[in-house]
Amino acid sequence: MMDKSLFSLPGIMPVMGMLVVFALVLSASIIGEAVSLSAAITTMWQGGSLAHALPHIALFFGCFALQALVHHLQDGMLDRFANKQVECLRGELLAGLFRTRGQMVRDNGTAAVTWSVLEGASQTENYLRIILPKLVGVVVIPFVLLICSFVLDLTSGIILLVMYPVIIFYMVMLGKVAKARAENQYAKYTRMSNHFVDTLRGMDTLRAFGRGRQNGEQIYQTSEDFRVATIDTLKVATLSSAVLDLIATLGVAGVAIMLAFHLVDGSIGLFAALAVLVLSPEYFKPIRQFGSDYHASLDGKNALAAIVGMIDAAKETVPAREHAVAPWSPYSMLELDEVSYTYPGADTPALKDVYLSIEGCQKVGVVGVSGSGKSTLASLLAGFASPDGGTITIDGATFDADEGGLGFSDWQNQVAYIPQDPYVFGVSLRDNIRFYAPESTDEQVMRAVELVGLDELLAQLPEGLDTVIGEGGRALSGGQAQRIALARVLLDDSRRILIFDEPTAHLDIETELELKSRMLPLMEGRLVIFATHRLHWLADMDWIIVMEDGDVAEQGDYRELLAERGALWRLVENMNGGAR
Ligand SMILES: Nc1ncnc2c1ncn2[C@@H]1O[C@H](COP(=O)(O)OP(=O)(O)OP(=O)(O)O)[C@@H](O)[C@H]1O
Repeated sequence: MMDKSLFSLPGIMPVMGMLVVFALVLSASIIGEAVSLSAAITTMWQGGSLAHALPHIALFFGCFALQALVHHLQDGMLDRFANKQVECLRGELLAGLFRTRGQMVRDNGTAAVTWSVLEGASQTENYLRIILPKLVGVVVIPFVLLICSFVLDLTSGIILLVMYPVIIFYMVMLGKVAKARAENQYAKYTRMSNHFVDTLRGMDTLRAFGRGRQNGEQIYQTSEDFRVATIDTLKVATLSSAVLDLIATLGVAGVAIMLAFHLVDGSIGLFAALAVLVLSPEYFKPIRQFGSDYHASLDGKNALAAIVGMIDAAKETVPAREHAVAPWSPYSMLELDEVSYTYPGADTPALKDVYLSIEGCQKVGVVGVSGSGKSTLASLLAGFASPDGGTITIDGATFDADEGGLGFSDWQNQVAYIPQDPYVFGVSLRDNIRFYAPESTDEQVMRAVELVGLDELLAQLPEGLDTVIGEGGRALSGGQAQRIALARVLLDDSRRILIFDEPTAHLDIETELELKSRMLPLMEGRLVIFATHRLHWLADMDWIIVMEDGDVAEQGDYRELLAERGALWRLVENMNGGAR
């Protein structure tokens, strides 16, 4: 029932301290209300005038106003605290997302991470706001009211004392069941949302292969599972509230009956009896509220646990250390020694014992059959993934698995990564091109547009550089997206390392050759890693790496390798001599 992750939140202890003070003031005002109301009624019952009862009535309204004031101050404090916590959690989650270079998404699913950042964080905010005052109130208020009841009437005090553990026992029992149901509901929700996002992504493929209907049935099934899990959770929540209400009502009824007996035999006065009677429901109120709010905010509790779990996992997987490497120059040296990498959950390594040594500014072509490890090598060199074993050395500085490989900003700020499908943001053409260099002027953007051959597209756009492209805007072809990626590289001259991962895989040969003539000049004076299936690029490369089954089968000059009739020659032969 008690959420331990709450106590790991920064700044929680002063807030809890203030909540204890608020709860004590609330307890005092509840007692004030009960005593003043009983005194007013007793005064008038004993024949006193309204004027005699007026001070008591005034005290009653004073206590009432004090409670409203305490609630107002408490809500303000909790709003600020919850808001700040959630902003921090969001920030840490996003920082972890970027630091883990997508590992968080691979481990938890796109939808789960997106949900946590947006909806989950809001639910957590709500949870903190609701549950913290209840957590304190459930301990402090009944305790103070119980002491007061004992002072007023011993028997009533004993009844109230005995009923409390009974309620707690049922709450813990039902809470355990509710927690299991809510966790199951959250797991079903995560599954449903991840499945839905995957379906949206693969919609074209599913339709092309006629699997749309079958997938629709799967979506129905996952939604149905979520519905059943939600109903299960609600059943327990309703049952729990009913049980709590029943026990609390029995407790108040027991007190009322005993008070009636004592009033009849004269062992208690009207004032004390009335005061205890007013206090009894107030005694059970915090635990009843805690019970109902606990169920209402269980989704927030799960969201907090999920967010904290993701943040902790990100901290564990990524060392915080940053490294300094000099900007890449003609004298720089990159070496990989026995580098290996296995994807999470995979049985066999995608890279094993890779050895490489690359010096200065040269064009390195990486070839191999599908699945040989080209993309994995490219993403390791871009710093998106960290090796599991071996060492990467840049100019004598070593970056091994414990240090997160090349995932540090000094390196990544030098790298431009151009994948098969460069991401086109749903913003203007200008901002898309200025991705690496947001300060660029319109003249610089226009020069890049001409150099990469985007002028034809620009002429068709109604609002020129201001036209929104990509998602939500004008859709682009694969070739146009590649040109935007190249224009980005052109604008940021400081990125001296270009990593291409099969950039022309989706293009027709005419577009590819046209782009090739624009890409080759860009590659001069830079370190270029060019992973490709298209062998006609190799003659333009200075160094060739041939990957086979996650390992470097051979490396060297293109023509020399062909003459040796080794791995490259076999690859070319298998591809019907396409490169020759
Ligand atoms: N996300 C992943 N999870 C698990 N295994 C993966 C993942 N991505 C790639 N692999 C596996 O790692 C190995 C190397 O894959 P990689 O994509 O690096 O090869 P590739 O040579 O680039 O292939 P292609 O030319 O088809 O893109 C393959 O066996 C592949 O199945």
